[in-house]
Amino acid sequence: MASSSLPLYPPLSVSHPKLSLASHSIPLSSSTRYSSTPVSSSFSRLRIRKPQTDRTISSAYITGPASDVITTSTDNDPKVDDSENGIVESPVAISWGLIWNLVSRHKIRLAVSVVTLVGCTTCTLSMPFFSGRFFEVLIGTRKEPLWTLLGKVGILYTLEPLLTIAFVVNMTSIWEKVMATLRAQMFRKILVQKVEFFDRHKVVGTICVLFALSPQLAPILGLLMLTVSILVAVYKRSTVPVFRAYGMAQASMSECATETLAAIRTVRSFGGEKHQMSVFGSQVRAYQTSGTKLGKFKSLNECMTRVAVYVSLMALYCLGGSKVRAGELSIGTVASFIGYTFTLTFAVQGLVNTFGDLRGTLAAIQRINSTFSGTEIDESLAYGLEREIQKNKVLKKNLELFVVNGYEEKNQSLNMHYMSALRSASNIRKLARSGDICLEDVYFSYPLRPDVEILNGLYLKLKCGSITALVGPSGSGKSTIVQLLARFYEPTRGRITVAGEDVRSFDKREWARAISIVNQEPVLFSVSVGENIAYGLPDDNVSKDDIIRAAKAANAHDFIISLPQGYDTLVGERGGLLSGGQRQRIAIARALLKDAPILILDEATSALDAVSERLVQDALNHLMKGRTTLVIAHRLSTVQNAHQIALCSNGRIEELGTHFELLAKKGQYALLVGTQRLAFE
Ligand SMILES: Nc1ncnc2c1ncn2[C@@H]1O[C@H](COP(=O)(O)OP(=O)(O)OP(=O)(O)O)[C@@H](O)[C@H]1O
Repeated sequence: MASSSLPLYPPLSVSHPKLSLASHSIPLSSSTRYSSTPVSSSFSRLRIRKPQTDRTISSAYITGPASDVITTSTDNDPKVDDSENGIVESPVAISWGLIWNLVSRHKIRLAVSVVTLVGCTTCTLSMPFFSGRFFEVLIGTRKEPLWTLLGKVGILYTLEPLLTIAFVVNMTSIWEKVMATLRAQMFRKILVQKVEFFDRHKVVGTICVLFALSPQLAPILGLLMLTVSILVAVYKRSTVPVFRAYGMAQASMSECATETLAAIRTVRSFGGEKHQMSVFGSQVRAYQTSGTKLGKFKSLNECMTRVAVYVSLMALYCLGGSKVRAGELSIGTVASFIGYTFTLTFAVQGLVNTFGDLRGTLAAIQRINSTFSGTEIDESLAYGLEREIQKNKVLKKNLELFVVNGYEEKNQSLNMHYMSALRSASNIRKLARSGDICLEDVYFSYPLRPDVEILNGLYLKLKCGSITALVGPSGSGKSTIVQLLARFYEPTRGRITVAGEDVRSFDKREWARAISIVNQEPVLFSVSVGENIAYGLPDDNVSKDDIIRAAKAANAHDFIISLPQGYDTLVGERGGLLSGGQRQRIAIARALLKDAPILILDEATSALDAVSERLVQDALNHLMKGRTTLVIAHRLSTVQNAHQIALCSNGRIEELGTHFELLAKKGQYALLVGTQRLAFE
């Protein structure tokens, strides 16, 4: 097929712009406003999965065999997924159906591409024919007006590159659009994975692989439809494993570099440069080895092509020469054949390169699909996101990429299940403001270590509007309780309730709005101070006045206005241009703006010096007012005034009471206080 001549399909060495992770900033836009879900809800009897406990829970987010459980649904929720057992296989991340769906949206461009491809092929095929005749006219063996012939040859030589440009531009444009949507889809897919996915994978590498998907596939799309059966055969027996190994090596290398740079201070403080260099060196070597192997495969391809060309040229010279001498063929015909041989060379070369690109792309898709295979999306979260996106009839341009209308993926039908099964979200905050939070008989082990039970039938009641301090030895499970309250993980058994309602019956995104967490090391995004505070309400238009009010309440306003650009000052990567205390106060301002009824302070002041600690503690006191608060602190002196103190040990709450009650008990708490006092003295 002459259409695949070299100019049409640029060789692998031609570099295409690849999207880097850095080009994707976290959307901090505060301009989108989502209206909240109507409160009205209707009861319906749904077939959903049964909890492992014998307790009846009105939750859709429980794995196990199917059973009838009453749940509520919202009026504007779509239909129930009526699959029998609700177990749906994890769909592949990038399927051919999805790619076809995206490609087929560009019908006009595809049509133009086909026309230009046909035109281009016709030119390529005609060129040697006319060149042969031209040659005959030149040597005087053919009588034809020279200038007419020259004109025809000129037109062909001009048209061919122009049509090639039109074809490549069209196909590249289609492919880039397809890739933009695929990247967006993958990003969304990663965002809604369960937290254990992030425990398991260093995501940066995965994303790099994703963004490195070669756009060089573009020019062959026209051919793809015609040659799909050939491709399958080529794919199966080709060098896909080599490409895959190459991609994996590339991903590991970028992961190693990213990890080292992210932890550069730790590396410096331990003098770990040599060690990191050695680790990186081994990754580079692996990359180099697989690159060399890949090169060998490519060179073998090139070599085979050349051998084929030389053999056919030699055959042509011998056979053609003898035929011309015998008067059976004109010299022009032989010249045309030589022309065709070169055209064919270009074509074969183009095809080889194209197959190379295709193999690389298929391997990349396979890698992505295998990263996601067996992983579970966090359906409750995915549902909330889906509903919010669906609610907005007119999507903002950037969000359009995340919606593939008309393409029904299995996980979307799974979302439908949740759309019906989850409770109306809008009253979560109201419930959380008026009711207690209870952890009831909670058992938990981390998904990656299922045999180690961290929580062991734990009961804890956080009284509405009061402060509960959680103390206990290191590793006893305090942070794990926070992770469960935040719903990063779900209890293996037992339940967490708010005002008596199981939290699993709430949309996770809505739940996230009801809870604020301030950690020891709050993470800021590398945008301005103002935008970081506004992230408390990422989907809303936050006014500057609101931001300033929150900053003032968090004791942050004074230092912010002394920064070079005030609220517009950029805070650097992960807030690195600010001090720990300043970062902490910005995080508190962010939480104040969010105004969630439940507050969790996880060692929030433990990393600060005395002055910062006082400033931050003042801000925290302000933040805690009227909220149901859980404070985790190692230094017991900071939690003495809590309404109740819970001592966590052996995966349970072993002691509960006020500071003085627990001291009088002379149990583990009294022992801990004694130890800390001794250490202090
Ligand atoms: N993502 C995880 N996957 C597997 N195990 C984990 C994970 N996170 C924590 N653990 C384990 O769970 C146990 C409880 O950890 P947790 O962080 O809850 O303790 P903690 O009481 O907060 O400790 P500390 O006071 O030292 O912060 C530990 O043994 C820890 O190794």
